[in-house]
Amino acid sequence: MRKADEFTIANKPIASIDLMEKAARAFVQCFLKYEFDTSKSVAIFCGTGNNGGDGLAIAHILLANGYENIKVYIINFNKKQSDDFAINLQRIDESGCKKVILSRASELKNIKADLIIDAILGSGLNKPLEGEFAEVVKAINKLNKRIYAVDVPTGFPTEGIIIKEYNGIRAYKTICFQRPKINFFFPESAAATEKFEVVEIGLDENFIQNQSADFYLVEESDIKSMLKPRKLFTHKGTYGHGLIIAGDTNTMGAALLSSMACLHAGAGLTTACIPQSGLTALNTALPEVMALPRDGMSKLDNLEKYQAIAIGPGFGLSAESKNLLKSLIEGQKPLIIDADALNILAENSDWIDKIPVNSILTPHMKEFDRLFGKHEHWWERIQSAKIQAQKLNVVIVLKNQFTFICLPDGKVLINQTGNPAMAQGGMGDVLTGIIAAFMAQKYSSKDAAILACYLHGKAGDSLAKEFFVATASQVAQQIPKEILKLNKIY
Ligand SMILES: NC(=O)C1=CN([C@@H]2O[C@H](COP(=O)(O)OP(=O)(O)OC[C@H]3O[C@@H](n4cnc5c(N)ncnc54)[C@H](O)[C@@H]3O)[C@@H](O)[C@H]2O)[C@@H](O)CC1
Ligand SMILES: Nc1ncnc2c1ncn2[C@@H]1O[C@H](COP(=O)(O)OP(=O)(O)O)[C@@H](O)[C@H]1O
Repeated sequence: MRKADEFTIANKPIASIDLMEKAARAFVQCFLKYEFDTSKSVAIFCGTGNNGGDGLAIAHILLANGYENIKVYIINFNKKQSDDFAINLQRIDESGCKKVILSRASELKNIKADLIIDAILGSGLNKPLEGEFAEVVKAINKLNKRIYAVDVPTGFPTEGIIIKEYNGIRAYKTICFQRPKINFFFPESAAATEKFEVVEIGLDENFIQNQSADFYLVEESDIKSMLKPRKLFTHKGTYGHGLIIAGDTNTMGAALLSSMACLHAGAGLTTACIPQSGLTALNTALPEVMALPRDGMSKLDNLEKYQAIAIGPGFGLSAESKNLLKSLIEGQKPLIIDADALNILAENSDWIDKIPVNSILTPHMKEFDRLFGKHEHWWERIQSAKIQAQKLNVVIVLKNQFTFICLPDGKVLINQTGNPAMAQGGMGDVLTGIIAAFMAQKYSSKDAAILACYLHGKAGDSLAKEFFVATASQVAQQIPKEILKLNKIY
């Protein structure tokens, strides 16, 4: 983003001070959506770099928008001022806005403000907070007021490890410029900001798009261009056959959920490979799905008739399950490997290198660590996932609030759909079934993973508008509606 700033300033008719003004306007526009009571008092804490420069510009724009009770606190510990900060400081002096210059954290006393804007340090952070900076931030957090952070909460690293002892600003909302920072997508960021919102500031989009990067956001436009319509004269054979190898005596529901999702995401045929004890449930709950009882089987025949094979949801860890997974891995047909199948792999780590290429692994954090070793930080976990996806030539779907789809070429795609209404058992089983459906419909492993994650989360988002909790079955049933919103039938 820093490069994009420089490129925009160098190649567009805009000076850096004007870009700062634009950024500040964008911040205020967003801020006013939530904080429209202009009688509230606002304390704006500004460092002396460009983040602080933004804070000063925000102060005068808020004044122009009717906020009268604004006080700017200049955190003058660095003594070094950026050029644009200096220009905005002069502007603030001319505007008559109240200003306090702090040379030490202990000078911060008797702050009376309803709202706080944090513009002390932004993306320029180059080391953890310590000394006076740490003290002042601690005092601001202690005020227990709603804090809006400009671009980045002070002390929060935009990329790299987020330390467990995070001592930066704890913002209510971060309004960040042009693109979210990668670290906002990790659960550890919850210590720094409850929410984040991205605002456009006019950086050169062509330049940003053409930059080679490791991380990419999945957008609705990507999904629209990937989805294929269902064509006239097609039939069940056109849309492939998905095999879901799942379920055990006490976890038959996982097999049903996965099969249900495969059905609803459009596979022409779905077969559930389950223990005999699940047949009545399957035939009653999902009459469209065929059954392949697997009791006593350590190997499956005629696999060529399936275009997608998913294994793992509620599968159990029995010797029979292990043998079946081993034979499938040796079969070298791409697999979708989830849940217990991942746990079996973790117990038999010498099989990992033999996973068929183009397979898709769908671990949540714990499953991932069981497979590839314990990780203290999400940043490190993502680096490992990147390496393993490349090494094994597979797609790794690392599931969370934001799911990371790690591709064999080293790229990581971030899925942004989904919400806490989906935090309920069975949700991953549904995701596996959706991936199987897209693989059955002859999408590549990469496209199947991207489409499935997006639509799974999108279904949850639509349901969350109506329900406090979205169940896994509801999500499965919502999938065809989500596809229809983005794609024509024929
Ligand atoms: N044209 C641009 O570059 C734009 C930049 N913008 C703003 O500029 C910010 C980045 O500004 P800067 O690069 O000036 O950096 P900051 O304002 O984030 O930081 C200023 C200085 O603080 C020092 N510092 C870093 N870590 C520290 C620590 N732990 N303790 C004490 N001092 C520390 C560094 O020497 C750094 O140069 C962005 O976050 C954004 O808010 C926006 O105005 C949009 C346009
Ligand atoms: N808070 C959330 N926000 C977005 N997605 C979520 C959230 N909680 C769960 N999910 C999604 O639900 C799925 C849960 O998968 P998993 O933990 O394997 O569930 P299970 O084993 O119960 O089926 C993942 O795809 C995850 O992204």
